[in-house]
Amino acid sequence: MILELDCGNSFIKWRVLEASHAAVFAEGVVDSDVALLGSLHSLTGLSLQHCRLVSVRAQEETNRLAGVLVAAFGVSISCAAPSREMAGVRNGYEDYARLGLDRWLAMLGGFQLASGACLVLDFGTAATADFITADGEHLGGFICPGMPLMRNQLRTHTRKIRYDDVAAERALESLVPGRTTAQAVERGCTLMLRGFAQSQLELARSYWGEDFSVFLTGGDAELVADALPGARFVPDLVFVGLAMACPLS
Ligand SMILES: Nc1ncnc2c1ncn2[C@@H]1O[C@H](COP(=O)(O)OP(=O)(O)O)[C@@H](O)[C@H]1O
Ligand SMILES: CC(C)(COP(=O)(O)O)[C@@H](O)C(=O)NCCC(=O)O
Ligand SMILES: [K+]
Repeated sequence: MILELDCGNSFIKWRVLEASHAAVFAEGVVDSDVALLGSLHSLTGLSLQHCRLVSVRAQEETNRLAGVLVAAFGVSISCAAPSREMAGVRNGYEDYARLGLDRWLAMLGGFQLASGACLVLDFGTAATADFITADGEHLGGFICPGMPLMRNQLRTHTRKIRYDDVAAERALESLVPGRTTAQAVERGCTLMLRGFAQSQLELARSYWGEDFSVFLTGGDAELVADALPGARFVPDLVFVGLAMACPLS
């Protein structure tokens, strides 16, 4: 079996594939290395040989996790690394190694699924947009705070914005103007994300007319999905690219 990990700034997304036919054996989202080990140890019938991972965390943090996995499961580990060009996509950054690896892998996955021009939108801790032309040229992208960061900035830098997770969840039943603090903030930030997404869509149209695909991924993708009809919601887009960047030979 193959363990796949996408270590974002807030959460580790993990899944285990059956080596033979790539079916998903188990999957989850955890907030720490310890919780990841807990989830894996609780699986019956787990038999890991390999691990492929992508991380946007500090090198030491990623190395520590890799070490723990080797010690616990004896897996061989393959880490996604920056690249100037892969699978027909050319990294558009001035310094290709500075492009977030989760963005790069989502781009590889999107370009392969689209086989044409695409806009890749990822709504995690940060919200990101990347533009890839039909011949695989990455035009660059945009980064702005995602839902967790916007919400936390308001909580941290104001005296009176305080509400709990239950209120936050209930607030998103609709997007009409809020009548409580939770509604006003949650809906306001959601509209910021939707505005971000829609302006990327307009830019993509100005480049490519209607001839492009839009991919939506990340833990908060659902907040913007119905503002982008026609976009393909691919929750495991980073994993699609991860398998391309870290093939098991
Ligand atoms: N099942 C889930 N587990 C954890 N976070 C989730 C889940 N579904 C939605 N989210 C939301 O997704 C966001 C994190 O997205 P994610 O793509 O995991 O970020 P990152 O890659 O930066 O760690 C958070 O706002 C979180 O509340
Ligand atoms: C932009 C990001 C913070 C997004 O991270 P995430 O929200 O997925 O945790 C990450 O891709 C990153 O650290 N990128 C490096 C900077 C860059 O891409 O320019
Ligand atoms: K991510």
